[in-house]
Amino acid sequence: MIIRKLFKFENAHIVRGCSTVKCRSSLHGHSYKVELLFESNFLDNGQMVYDFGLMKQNMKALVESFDHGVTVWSGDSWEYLDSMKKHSDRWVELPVSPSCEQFSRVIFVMIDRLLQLTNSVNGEREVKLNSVIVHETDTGYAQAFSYDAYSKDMGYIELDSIIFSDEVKNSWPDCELWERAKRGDSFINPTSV
Ligand SMILES: Nc1nc2c(c(=O)[nH]1)N=C([C@H](O)[C@H](O)COP(=O)(O)OP(=O)(O)OP(=O)(O)O)CN2
Repeated sequence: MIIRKLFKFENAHIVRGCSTVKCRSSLHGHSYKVELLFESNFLDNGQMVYDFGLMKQNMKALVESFDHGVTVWSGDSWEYLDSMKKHSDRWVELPVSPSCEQFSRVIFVMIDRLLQLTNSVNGEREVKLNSVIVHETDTGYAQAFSYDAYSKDMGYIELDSIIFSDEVKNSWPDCELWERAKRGDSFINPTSV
């Protein structure tokens, strides 16, 4: 069975090198919708694959890192990177350009990492991240599966190369969240949310 949970954020970007002129040459924003799809052949003590409420803890915090901020590609010019970081408190730097394809891959890698490190306490079994869908507009979206997220051909995404500004980190329930995930610390789901 597959379940999906929708999150939303507002974010600004430029996507260098794409065919659409306004997209590659002007800073612009989108109201993103992100769907996290989880799958399992089993149900937990609440007869659910994975309680939606549990997704609104660390997973939601990580996805909402992008809210009201700018996402930059580390391969962009230093002048652009510098000015974005100077004029926006909330920014995320990625090792890949922020197309909706790459957003879906990056979010897959982040959420998959959290899921792998999270100990469930309510009978959840063999829950896997099936895919991540990122809607950039009402009419265009990308869906990343595991083989896309970890594809070297699409640009390998090192955890260390996803960098959040201090303002973003301070908006998490635990400002060390991503450091802990990168280190491989365990997370324990709360018994009640
Ligand atoms: N495959 C992709 N194509 C485009 C992406 C992308 O991430 N992946 N991104 C863009 C731009 O960011 C652009 O702002 C969105 O383009 P588009 O879908 O054409 O947006 P519109 O609002 O103009 O679309 P409508 O057709 O009016 O709904 C470009 N391409």
